[in-house]
Amino acid sequence: MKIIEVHNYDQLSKKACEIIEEQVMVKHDSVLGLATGSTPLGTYKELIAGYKEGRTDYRHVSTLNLDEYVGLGPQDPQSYRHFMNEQFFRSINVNLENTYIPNGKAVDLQDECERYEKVIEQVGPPDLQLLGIGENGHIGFNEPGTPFQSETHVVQLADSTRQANARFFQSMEDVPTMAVTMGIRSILKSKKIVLLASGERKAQAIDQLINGYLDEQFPASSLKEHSDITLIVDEDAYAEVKRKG
Ligand SMILES: O=P(O)(O)OC[C@H]1O[C@](O)(CO)[C@@H](O)[C@@H]1O
Repeated sequence: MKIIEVHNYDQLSKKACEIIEEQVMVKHDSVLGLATGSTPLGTYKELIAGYKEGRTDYRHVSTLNLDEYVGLGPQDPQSYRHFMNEQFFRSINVNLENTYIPNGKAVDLQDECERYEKVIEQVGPPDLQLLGIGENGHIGFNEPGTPFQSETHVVQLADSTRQANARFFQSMEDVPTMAVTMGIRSILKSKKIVLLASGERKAQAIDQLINGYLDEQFPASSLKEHSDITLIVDEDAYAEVKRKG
C-alpha cells in the first residue's frame, strides 16, 4: 500500500484531485469509481476548479458510484444520486447518461443488485476507484461482517453508520435503514484504488487498516489484497499510526 501523508484536508483534496486528473488525462475515456460522504467533497471541488481552468475534459468519462440508500430517488436531496449531481456532475461536462448509481427506488431490490453488477461488468471495472472509510472500517456500505466475496447487495445499515450520517437528515428517523452497495469483491475489481481519510475520527480505522490483519469484521482490511492501493491521509487521521511508531 502506498501511503501519502499530507498536513490537512485541503492538501488531501488537492492530492486526490491531482491523481484523478492524471488518470483522466492519460486515458480520456477513463471509468471513475466515485464515492459520497463528506470526505471526497473537497476533491470534487478541486476537480471542478480543474475543469473550469481547462485542465480536464470529462466528455468521454464514465462513472460508477458505490452505493445508494434504499427508498431515496434522484429528487430526494439526501439521495446519493442527488449528491453526485449537485456536488460534481452538474459542474463538469460528463454525459449524465454515462454516470451510474444503484437505483434505491427499485421495486425489486434483488433484481437491482443483479442489474448493477452487470453494469459494473459492462462499463467497468473502474480504472480508478475513489473510496472513503467509515469509522467502523466500512467501505461503500459494506458493514462489518460482509463477506469479502460479496457483489452488489442490499445491506441493513449499522446503527453507528446511521448515526454518523444523521447529520445529512432532519432527524434520525429519516435516515434510511437499508442501502444497495457494491460488494467488496466488486470494489476490488477496480484497477487502482485511492482511499481518503481525514480527521481524528478516522485515526483508529486507519491504524487498524495499516497494522491489523485481514478480517471480515473490518471491511477495509480487504483492501490489503489489492495490488494498487494509494492511501491519502492527513495528520489527524494518521495520528494513531504515528503514536504507535
Ligand atoms: O466521508 P465520510 O462522511 O466520513 O464517510 C465515510 C464513509 O461513509 C459513507 O458515507 C457511508 O456511510 C461512505 O460513503 C463513506 O466512504
